[in-house]
Amino acid sequence: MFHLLCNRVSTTVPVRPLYSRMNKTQDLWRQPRSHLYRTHYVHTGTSSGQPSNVTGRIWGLAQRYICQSPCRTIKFPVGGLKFILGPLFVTVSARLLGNVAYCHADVNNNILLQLKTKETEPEFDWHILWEFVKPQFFALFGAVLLAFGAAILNIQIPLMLGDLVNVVARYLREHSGNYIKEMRGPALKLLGLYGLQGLLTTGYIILLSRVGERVAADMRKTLFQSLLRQDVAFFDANKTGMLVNRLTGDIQEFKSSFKLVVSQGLRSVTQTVGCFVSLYLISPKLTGMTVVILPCLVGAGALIGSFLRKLSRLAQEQVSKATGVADEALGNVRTVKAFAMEEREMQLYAWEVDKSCEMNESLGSGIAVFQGMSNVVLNCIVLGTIFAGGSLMAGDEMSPGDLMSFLVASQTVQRSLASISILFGQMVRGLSSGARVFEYLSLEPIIPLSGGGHIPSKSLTGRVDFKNITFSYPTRPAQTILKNFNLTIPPCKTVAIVGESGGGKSTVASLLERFYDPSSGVIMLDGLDIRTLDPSWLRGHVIGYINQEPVLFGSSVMENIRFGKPEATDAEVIHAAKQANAHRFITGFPDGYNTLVGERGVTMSGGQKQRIAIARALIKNPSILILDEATSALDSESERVVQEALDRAITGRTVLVIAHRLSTIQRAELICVMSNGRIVEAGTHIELISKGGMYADLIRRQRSEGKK
Ligand SMILES: Nc1ncnc2c1ncn2[C@@H]1O[C@H](COP(=O)(O)OP(=O)(O)OP(=O)(O)O)[C@@H](O)[C@H]1O
Repeated sequence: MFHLLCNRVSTTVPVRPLYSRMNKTQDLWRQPRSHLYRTHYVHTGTSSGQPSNVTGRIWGLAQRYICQSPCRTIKFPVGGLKFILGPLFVTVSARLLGNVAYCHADVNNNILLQLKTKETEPEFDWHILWEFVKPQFFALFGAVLLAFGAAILNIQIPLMLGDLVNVVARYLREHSGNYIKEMRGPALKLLGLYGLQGLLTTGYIILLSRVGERVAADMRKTLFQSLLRQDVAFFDANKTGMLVNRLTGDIQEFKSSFKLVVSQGLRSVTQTVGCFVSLYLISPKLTGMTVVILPCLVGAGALIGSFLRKLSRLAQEQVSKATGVADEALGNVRTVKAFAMEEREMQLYAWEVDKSCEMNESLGSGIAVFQGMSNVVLNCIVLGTIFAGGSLMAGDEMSPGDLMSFLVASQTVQRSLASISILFGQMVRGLSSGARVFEYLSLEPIIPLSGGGHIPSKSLTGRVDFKNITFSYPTRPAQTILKNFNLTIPPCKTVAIVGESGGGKSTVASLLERFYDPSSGVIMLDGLDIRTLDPSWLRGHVIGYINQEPVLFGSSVMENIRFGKPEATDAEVIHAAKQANAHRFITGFPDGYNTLVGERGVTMSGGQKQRIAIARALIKNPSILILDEATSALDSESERVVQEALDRAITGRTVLVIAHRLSTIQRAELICVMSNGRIVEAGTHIELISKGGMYADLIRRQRSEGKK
């Protein structure tokens, strides 16, 4: 019954897979259940033009609560019983399931419920780990065998030490025979054992570190690929710092845990079991005593250990907070200096560092007390063993060699048990780091990077049609940015969009680039729905995009221009630079095209950066050019040179100009004025001026601002 309802709901509540399961060919990324949590979001129906079906919504919501995926906002239109009962039902069910619903009203007094689901930790998927480990299987298997061998030899050592002590004890007792001769055999055997154990240990550590490094390197590469494949909406919702931390910190943590757990875990478990057997064989009575005391000690150690680990995690978090402050201040050093905020940033950093220092000091003291106490306790156990063992020796139930073997073996057991409790904590940390990494490996973008879509065989004329576009950003589904937006850009014509700030002009450009897909409506390119075209081809070959603040990569001018077409020859780069009015200033640098532009292009002026960006866009010879406020950040001289380059660049192309400075678009074939996500006026400059509407008003305002 519920299943049927859910099916019905899926037709009334538009649910779009945000990060859906990867297809069969990539079945290595079998998704853990936790991904269901982030799998869907709901568009607010009425605002995206969908029919409002409150019953459907409530059931959809219940369904989503049951699989715990986050719904953002749900709207209950004003009036009727549903208006009262709907929010009540949702709020109560949200509470019962441990989630939260915030209730508020919009301008029309509709009730809007914002829902937040419980934060859930991603689950660890062993299948994904196996896919990374598989290529290293033989190395890992070899490492496991060697570690196992080393652990077994370690069990032998206490027994052989006992044999040696027995020889000494007998010699001291009887004073007969040849001491050297009698000692030589067991001593050489023990030496051989030490040597072999050393070899096995070296072997497994080398193999394991190779496996760990290769697995981590593969994970880094795959995660980076997966992140770069994501669409822009993903980056709107996730902070770059956090993503970089998954690439670095989480993978590092996972690698260390992996190596430690495989090597020491195996060794500790084998040694604990083996040594316990040896202890029992040497003296069941003494073993009985140990069995009673050891678990209590290990339990206490584990408790204190978990407290210390918590302290250590807090200290680590504090260190990353301090690093975050430094990172932000150094990354935005010009803004810090411009506002003379160096002192404040220094104090902020010092405060965070002092806090981390205090935490690390407490941690250090905790570890010191723990280690001091464990030493005392362990020595007391040795004392107790000698005390009890001595009485057994007096009763001829044990030889001195047996006591020696017992002491060494029980120390090995203590060490192994202690390391198992530490390893357990490490394993938990490693698994949660791994799960955080795997979470992003399994994501599939809504808009794929390439593939699937087709590449037209004939060249495009460049006609663009926006038909009935309604759009909300995925991170803010409740706010509709474009409402039934319609616009046609004929081939090789220039269309400009102007209007109030925040009116949705840049959003139109982002949709044409297919950074996002509209909630409803369609964008056509030469009569083809752009969703059917290959996005990579669309962005790489058809559309050139130049915006207000172009970002350059920290390499040479030549490489930056070639970024638009990696296979371009030097001659093509120079030709593009000439078209962009950039050749003169580039050749004026001592290193010419090999001049390094600095991080994000800091060593270039605004106008120079803009012209390099124009050359970068022109080198791919796009049929469509988007100029998003391309000259608004420049002074009038730079603007003149850049505008000259742009005038040359737009000839023979379809151009969409988004402009603040209205002086730059007066020659456009069509000027559209946008307000509140809609085109409210359209025409040529002359037509719009004579109409005396919003455009004429904007022109008047800009002129009077210019005079001031
Ligand atoms: N990535 C985003 N996620 C969520 N909302 C966004 C995003 N980008 C823009 N917006 C919102 O969309 C609305 C339209 O923004 P847009 O950048 O298209 O306006 P604009 O007309 O180009 O403004 P301006 O002239 O100031 O550049 C704004 O309210 C803005 O806050």
